[in-house]
Amino acid sequence: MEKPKLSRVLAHSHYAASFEAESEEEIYDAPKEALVRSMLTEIGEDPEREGLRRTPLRVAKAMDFLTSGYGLSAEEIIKGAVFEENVKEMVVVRDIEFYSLCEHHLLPFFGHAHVGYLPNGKVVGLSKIARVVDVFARRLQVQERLANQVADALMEHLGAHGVAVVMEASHTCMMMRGVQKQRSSTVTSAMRGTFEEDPRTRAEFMSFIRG
Ligand SMILES: Nc1nc2c(ncn2[C@@H]2O[C@H](COP(=O)(O)OP(=O)(O)OP(=O)(O)O)[C@@H](O)[C@H]2O)c(=O)[nH]1
Ligand SMILES: [Zn+2]
Repeated sequence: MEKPKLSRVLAHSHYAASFEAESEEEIYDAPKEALVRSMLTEIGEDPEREGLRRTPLRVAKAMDFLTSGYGLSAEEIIKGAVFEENVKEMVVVRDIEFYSLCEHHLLPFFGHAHVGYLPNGKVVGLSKIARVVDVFARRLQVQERLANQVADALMEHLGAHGVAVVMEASHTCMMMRGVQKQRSSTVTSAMRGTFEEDPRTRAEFMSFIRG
């Protein structure tokens, strides 16, 4: 069948790609899409109405992205970017935004992570710290475990004297439903090595993330 004129004109544009996808019966992941279609039916919707026809495909893609951390390894991310540097002072990356899914309701919780470490002759590329947060955030989580996993991965693969992680988040399962508290936020922390053992090191980290 001849393609619509518009898609020929815009053959190489992003718009053309989405235009063509819209016009075809694209299957991305049949079992996941079938589950989403069933859910739409179960909540009383019509999965065949125009606005919902591509929703199963979109949800399947979104879920794959939101859980893509299962397919990633913090070790690989860190190990490829560690370099020797004679730095003795604390390194802190603060306000790393993250989005995760609570494992109880599959609803988002989101906020900021603050990560610090005390180098032991080696430092890591700063972006990798944010990537490690995403590796664990893009899984089904509870906030406490998320902080622990980030801290443990950095401690293990960076060989640091210590690692500190503080996460502040809002849980939509407590906002949109359930107890419906809009303004509460949850703070969790994970301290390893010197941050756990030495109150002054921990206090220095806390003063950095407050600043
Ligand atoms: N510790 C922890 N709890 C979480 C997290 N995300 C969600 N929860 C809680 O998990 C619990 C699940 O219990 P349920 O009683 O099944 O859920 P709920 O309907 O939200 O709870 P109520 O509103 O108290 O009735 C709730 O207390 C949630 O607030 C998290 O990251 N960490
Ligand atoms: Zn929840």
